[in-house]
Amino acid sequence: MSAAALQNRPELQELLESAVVVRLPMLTRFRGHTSREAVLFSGPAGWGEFAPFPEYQPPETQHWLASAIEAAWSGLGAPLRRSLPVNATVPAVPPEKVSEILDRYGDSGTLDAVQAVKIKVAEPGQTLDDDVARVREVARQMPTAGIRVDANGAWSLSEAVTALEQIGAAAEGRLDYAEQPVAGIEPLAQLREALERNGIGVRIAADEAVRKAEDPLRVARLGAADLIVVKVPPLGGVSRALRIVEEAGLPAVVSSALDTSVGLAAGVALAARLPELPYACGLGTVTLFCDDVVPQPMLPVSGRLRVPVNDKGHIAAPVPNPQKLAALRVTGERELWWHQRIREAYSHRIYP
Ligand SMILES: O=C(O)CCC(=O)C1=CC=C[C@@H](O)[C@@H]1C(=O)O
Ligand SMILES: [Mg+2]
Repeated sequence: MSAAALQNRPELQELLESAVVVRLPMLTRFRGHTSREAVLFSGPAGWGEFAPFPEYQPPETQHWLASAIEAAWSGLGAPLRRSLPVNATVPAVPPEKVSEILDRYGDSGTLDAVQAVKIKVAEPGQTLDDDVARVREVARQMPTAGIRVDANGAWSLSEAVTALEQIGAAAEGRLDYAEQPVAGIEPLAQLREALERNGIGVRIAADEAVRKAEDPLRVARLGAADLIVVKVPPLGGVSRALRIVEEAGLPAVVSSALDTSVGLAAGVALAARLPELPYACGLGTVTLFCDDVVPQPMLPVSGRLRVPVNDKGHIAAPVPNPQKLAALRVTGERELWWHQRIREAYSHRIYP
């Protein structure tokens, strides 16, 4: 190991040498993706993952790299809790596909234990009626769960007001919050005011307005949201995400970045270390994949995920299985493309 790695800072060459690029096929199209590529690193503290979405550029990707380096070269810290409540995540599927998605979170005996369901809405090419029908079907199949919707900023202000009124009714009074209904930070604040003026009592959560903003605390300072969604890789690692939640002073929902079980461990670590965890986490996303790099994927059971710890009691990503890595590995052009992304993110690095 080099001197730099001993100070938790791998050299670029060391990173590239440990990098394994994998591609995981997805069971259901999600966020426009049918598969997900990720780079796995193994370092002195364990395994880490670098998987910014393909369209992301530096400097954004450098946060993802810092997160991977933290996991593999510094470690994920000690947990305050050993298991976490997680929500079911329902992609923008037609109502007749909802039960197939929910089945991955439990059977008739255990599905009741799932506290919340997050439903994707405002998918390009779909209508508000499609969203309302999906929400109504989830509410019917999950009669006690809290409901959240995520529009990924796709609605205009007036569309959001109309949509949230209708979706709120379809959710039978169980709509816990709407995640990033409109794009940006100021528009979130304007929407909160418009909802209040119209007597629509829906809480607003900021996701992209936190993870893609130059200043992740601006949402909180402007009072633009009731709560924040926090994802470890885009926020530069567990330690930085912990500080952001503390400084924001808003309730936080920890979610995944659509990771393999290795990458998911970083989100699990944040949720396991936060002093308060008021909402079920969006960390049940391994269910969206057909395969994983570890022999026992981090899948929720009865609405909960176990926090993986090593023999020192520290949170540690599960160790990939060599056969799985070999089967899922991508080489050639895709590998070179990822190596170039790593180089670019590394040279933009702003962390010590
Ligand atoms: O929060 C969840 O239930 C699952 C995670 C999830 O929805 C997302 C993960 C990664 C990228 C996103 O488009 C999406 C989100 O916007 O929250
Ligand atoms: Mg979101």
